[in-house]
Amino acid sequence: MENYAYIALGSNIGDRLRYLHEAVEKLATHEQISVIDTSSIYETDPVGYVPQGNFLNMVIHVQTSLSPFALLEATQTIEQELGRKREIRWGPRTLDLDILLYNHENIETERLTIPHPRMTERAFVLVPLFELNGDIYIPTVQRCVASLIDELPDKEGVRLWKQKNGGDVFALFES
Ligand SMILES: Nc1ncnc2c1ncn2[C@@H]1O[C@H](COP(=O)(O)OP(=O)(O)OP(=O)(O)O)[C@@H](O)[C@H]1O
Ligand SMILES: Nc1nc2c(c(=O)[nH]1)N=C(CO)CN2
Repeated sequence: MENYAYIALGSNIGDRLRYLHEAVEKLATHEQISVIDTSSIYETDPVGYVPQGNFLNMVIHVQTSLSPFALLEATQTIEQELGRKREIRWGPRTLDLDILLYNHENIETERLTIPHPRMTERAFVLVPLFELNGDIYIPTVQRCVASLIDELPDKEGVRLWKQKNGGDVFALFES
C-alpha cells in the first residue's frame, strides 16, 4: 500500500457517531485500505446551507493501494451503504466522505478534484487535519495547514466533541 491519503468525514443526521464509526470500520476492513491515524471528533456549526443540524466531523489518514479514482469509488460505495441521499447541495447528510489529499497529487477532472477545492477555507476540515499534522502542505494554495488555520474567521464554529485518547482508532467510538 504505497499511497497516502487524507479523508474528511461528516454526518449531521440520525446517529451521527455511529455513521462515522461504521464508515471508519468499512474503510479499515477494505482489503486495499489501511487506516493509520484518526483525529478527534468535532461538533461543528453547519456551513453553506444553514438551516440544518450541527455536524460531527473528523479527518483520517489512510494508506492505500487504490488509485485516486478507485478510492473515490470506495468512499462513494460506503456513503451509499450508509444511506446517503443527495438532495440539497451542502445540505443534511447521514455521511459525507471527501478525499482531501492523495500523496502530493494535483487532479482536476469533473469527477474528482484533489486537493479538495473547498478544504482550504473550511474550519471543520482544517482543525481536525491540523490535529493530525499541521505541516501538511497544500500545493494548490502553496500554504501549510498551520498557516491556513491562523487566518480562519470561523474556528469557534468547530468544538472538540470527543477527544482522541491514545493510538487505538476505534477507542474514539466507545461510549
Ligand atoms: N476530492 C473529492 N472528494 C470527494 N468527492 C469529490 C472530490 N472531488 C470531486 N468530487 C465529486 O463531488 C461530487 C459531489 O460530492 P458531494 O455530493 O459529496 O458534494 P458535497 O459534499 O455536497 O459538497 P462538497 O464537495 O463541497 O463537500 C461527487 O460525486 C464527486 O464525484
Ligand atoms: N459543519 C459542516 N458544514 C458542512 C459540512 C460538514 O461536513 N460540516 N459539509 C458540507 C458539504 O460537504 C456543507 N457544510
